[in-house]
Amino acid sequence: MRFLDGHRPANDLTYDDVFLLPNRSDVESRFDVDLSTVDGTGTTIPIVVANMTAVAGRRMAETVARRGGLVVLPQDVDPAAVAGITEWVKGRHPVWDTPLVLTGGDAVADALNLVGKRAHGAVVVVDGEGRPAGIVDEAACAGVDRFTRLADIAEPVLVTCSLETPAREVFDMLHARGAKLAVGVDGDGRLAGVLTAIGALRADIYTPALDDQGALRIAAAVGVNGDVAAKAEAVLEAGVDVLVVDTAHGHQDKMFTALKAVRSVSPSVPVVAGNVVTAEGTRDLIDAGADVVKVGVGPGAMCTTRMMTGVGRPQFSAVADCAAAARALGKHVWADGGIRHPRDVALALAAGASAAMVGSWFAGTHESPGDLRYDENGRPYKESFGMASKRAVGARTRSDDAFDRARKALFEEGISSSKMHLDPARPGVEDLLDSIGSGVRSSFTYAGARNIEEFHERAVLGVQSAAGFAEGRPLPSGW
Ligand SMILES: NC(=O)C1=CN([C@@H]2O[C@H](COP(=O)(O)OP(=O)(O)OC[C@H]3O[C@@H](n4cnc5c(N)ncnc54)[C@H](OP(=O)(O)O)[C@@H]3O)[C@@H](O)[C@H]2O)C=CC1
Ligand SMILES: Nc1nc2c(ncn2[C@@H]2O[C@H](COP(=O)(O)O)[C@@H](O)[C@H]2O)c(=O)[nH]1
Ligand SMILES: [K+]
Repeated sequence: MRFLDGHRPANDLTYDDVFLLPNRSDVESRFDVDLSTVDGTGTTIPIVVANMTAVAGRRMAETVARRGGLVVLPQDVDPAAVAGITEWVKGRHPVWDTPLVLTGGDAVADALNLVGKRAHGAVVVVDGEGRPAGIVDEAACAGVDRFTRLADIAEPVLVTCSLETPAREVFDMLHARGAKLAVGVDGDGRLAGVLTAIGALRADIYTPALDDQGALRIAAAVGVNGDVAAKAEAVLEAGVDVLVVDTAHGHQDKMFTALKAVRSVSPSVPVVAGNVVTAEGTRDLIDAGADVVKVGVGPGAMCTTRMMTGVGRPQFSAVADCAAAARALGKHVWADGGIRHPRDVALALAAGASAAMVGSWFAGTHESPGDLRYDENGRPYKESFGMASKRAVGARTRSDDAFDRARKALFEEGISSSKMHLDPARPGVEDLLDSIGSGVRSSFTYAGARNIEEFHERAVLGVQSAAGFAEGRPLPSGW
């Protein structure tokens, strides 16, 4: 990465401050770009989902790993629940989506409760043997009594096939029969998965993030307090592939003790630690055993740290400085927080990150754990909140005594409630991954890069004014 002549900045910069220049390129197609990361976490796209309660749960973990990313379960999830989620995620099919299942005797109200949980937007009705008997989508539920039995409104299944059917064949069958959903069955004809046309297309484009046994990958966070070794041991025992040691101020002694504890449990598991924003912090965490350093203090959408403390650093410069320090030691950084557009991911990679960590943006999707709500204008949204907010701290300290809880509640550095609207054109996390992936692939070909390393080497950046940034925004309703 280098700055355009004369653009070497005197002050620190964030994503909006910088732009990328096109270079002469010999990369002929955006499909010639390889987005896989080389940081040892096994991802095939440079996207990690932040360990936030409002964002990272089991549906998110399954869906994002199927597209090659990684989801970090929050430190607040207790080890028994981490084990349950991990077993469930690893039991999911790497190509076929998990169906929403009801029986013919269930009511439309049951279907409407479930249908928002998955972006494919339909419930499969099964018989007593678990064999598919029909499909009910939101359109089929419109205008009928909520007590209507699903057997009375289910549409016939138009495409049924084995899970081994190549994705492209599934796509062609759906297209030929004008069907929205293919139903995958096992050898006994029992329901085993569903696939939409876009799902089949994605199966062709993406490579799932898989462990050595061919199961989807997952990560989990541990904090720096309590018996870190015991917690780390428990989540590794549960089969978690990557461990994230996470605290607001990662450059502190408690972190070094925690990393020592984690390394005593497993010298080999990929360990991510943070957060820091300095080269010195990066080097110290790597010396203490981190493979990847998580960079970002204050850029997060739910984060009030900079307003409360004045501490932090504009994220582009933080990532660039820490990435240079990590790279000098053969290690990596994740750019954590402040990702709001596909361009931000491209800029984080240009700055030298191996992946970008996304939280709030993905809270507004079908796959985040929260309930789907509607605002006063009828727009769907999910609630999000910060992990250092009163709400999250209250939940995390539930088992402490009242006095300790009250003490900890004093240090609030996040917002407790925000509305993250679902984008009507991109309501599922996979839609957002498509959008990021296409933006970043295109960015790479503008730079003449075939992979993340080449992109970092070739990226030429300039510094822009607020007007320069504003010029780049689309103006859908004129000016
Ligand atoms: N990236 C970011 O900008 C930030 C992220 N977060 C996220 O919020 C979650 C909770 O993190 P965290 O608040 O660290 O809670 P943790 O439960 O991880 O505990 C933090 C520990 O560090 C001690 N500590 C010392 N100085 C600080 C400080 N300035 N801020 C916070 N703790 C400090 C605390 O002691 P004591 O309580 O006695 O002071 C406590 O023992 C994490 O997921 C974290 O990533 C939170 C803030 C900023
Ligand atoms: N200062 C705080 N930072 C927080 C809090 N909750 C999460 N975070 C950080 O934000 C990123 C995600 O950033 P986003 O812009 O994608 O939402 C997350 O990984 C944490 O590092 C908080 O309460 N306070
Ligand atoms: K912020």
